Amino acid sequence: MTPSTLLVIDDDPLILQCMQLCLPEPEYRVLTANTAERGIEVFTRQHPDAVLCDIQLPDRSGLAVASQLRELDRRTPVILITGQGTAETAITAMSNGAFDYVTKPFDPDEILPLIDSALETGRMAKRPAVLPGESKLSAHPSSHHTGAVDTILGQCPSMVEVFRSIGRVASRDVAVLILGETGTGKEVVARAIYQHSSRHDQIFHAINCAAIPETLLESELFGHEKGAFTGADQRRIGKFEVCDKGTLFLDEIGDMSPVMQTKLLRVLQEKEFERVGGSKPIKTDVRILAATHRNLQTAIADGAFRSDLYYRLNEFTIHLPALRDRGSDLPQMIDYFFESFARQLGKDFLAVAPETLRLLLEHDWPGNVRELQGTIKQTLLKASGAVIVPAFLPANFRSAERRTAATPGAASAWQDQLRSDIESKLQSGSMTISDDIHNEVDRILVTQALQACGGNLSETSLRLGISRPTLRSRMRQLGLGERPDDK
Ligand SMILES: Nc1ncnc2c1ncn2[C@@H]1O[C@H](COP(=O)(O)OP(=O)(O)OP(=O)(O)O)[C@@H](O)[C@H]1O
Repeated sequence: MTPSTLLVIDDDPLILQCMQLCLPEPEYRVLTANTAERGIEVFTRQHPDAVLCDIQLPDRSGLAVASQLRELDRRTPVILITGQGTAETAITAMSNGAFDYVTKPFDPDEILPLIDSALETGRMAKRPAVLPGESKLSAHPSSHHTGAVDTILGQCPSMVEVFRSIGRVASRDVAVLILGETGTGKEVVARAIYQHSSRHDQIFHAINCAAIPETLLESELFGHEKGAFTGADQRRIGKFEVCDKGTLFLDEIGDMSPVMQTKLLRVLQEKEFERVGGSKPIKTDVRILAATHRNLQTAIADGAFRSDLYYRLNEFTIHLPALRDRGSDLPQMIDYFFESFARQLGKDFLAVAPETLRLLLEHDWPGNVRELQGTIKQTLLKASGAVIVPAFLPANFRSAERRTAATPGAASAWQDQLRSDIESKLQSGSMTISDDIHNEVDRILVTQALQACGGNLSETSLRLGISRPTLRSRMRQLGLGERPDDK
């Protein structure tokens, strides 16, 4: 696994130490510098995924450092650390492209999600998404310096069409709508479009519209003025302002509320917007890439998605096929992922036994390529020989009984219990039933998976098929504290 690399530029040894403790190896790598000059030197040499920089450094202001880093590489997110009196300056820095700021003294637990999000943004912007037949180096000369790349595999006719579409649309400055089931590669395709576009050296940010409550999403995208609502004690610069001249990837756009859809349509049409609570129109030049696993035609018919927004986004649409519909791509991907993950994990791998291959080929892959990758990693971690026999596969591949129990109609005690819980909540007049039920299920799911993985977050997120930042934020929402030995 390639670690996420954070450069911390601060002359306070406590902050440097704290970050090293909070972001442990092997998942993270923390580079430190106690002066501006040293920070810039480390940045140029090591190309971190993101930077955390104090606004007051001994030899130069952090703002000057942020702007020099921007000149060197606009794609690397920079978070500024400010004192109480300097927040205003940091806010101005955000309108010049800084990723965000935090005010000292801060609680490490509060800034870790922000750091994770900056690292993820840097990774998405810089880690090459390579198309078949493309030379990794010539296509991405200045991309990432860790050598890590995501090769997008596929030879079946529908994937060849996807690659053609990427080639056709990348250099045209139009919005692109990427459709496909969960795990089919929408994010990696969005990255390929950005990296092959004329905006490849400008900012790339991604927002998951389904993961953020509506009011926060509005601020996140459009920003807000001080005093716009209770708790808005500082002005906030939104992504449409930060990403000026860059690219914004709006993931899960099908989950956006009607109010937000209206606001988004206006930015797309008029290329301007106002901050929440503000009246001054702000011009912006952002290329939108949007994705969803939902069927937008159905959502339009149900009145849940605006048809005018759909037609505006639909200037160019890319449909990613489900993995089960990719024919001979599946056996090739199985081979490719076994070989490449075995190398990464340092495991012996010679061949997949025919019976194992049959079970893998017969599987329906509802989680698509992400599920395939997770399955192969789990299998390799369990494997004790170089030939992959069915016994190494995850339990759901081996247990026919389990599949029978899961078939619709085979009612079990827990389903009856769930129905009666829902019934009593409906009768109680509760208005938060969906959240309550999902939270109950997630609490059991996350706790049990954490226990099974000895509290290791990376392994837990892999087993659950969700990203580590998503797991961390879900744990926080559920009030499941992280342990000091989180890895
Ligand atoms: N054609 C492909 N070849 C190789 N790897 C792929 C391919 N498509 C997707 N992947 C990999 O599968 C994983 C999931 O892809 P990605 O996150 O892009 O899916 P997604 O459609 O955005 O998922 P979601 O709907 O859950 O957000 C990533 O690790 C990605 O690199």
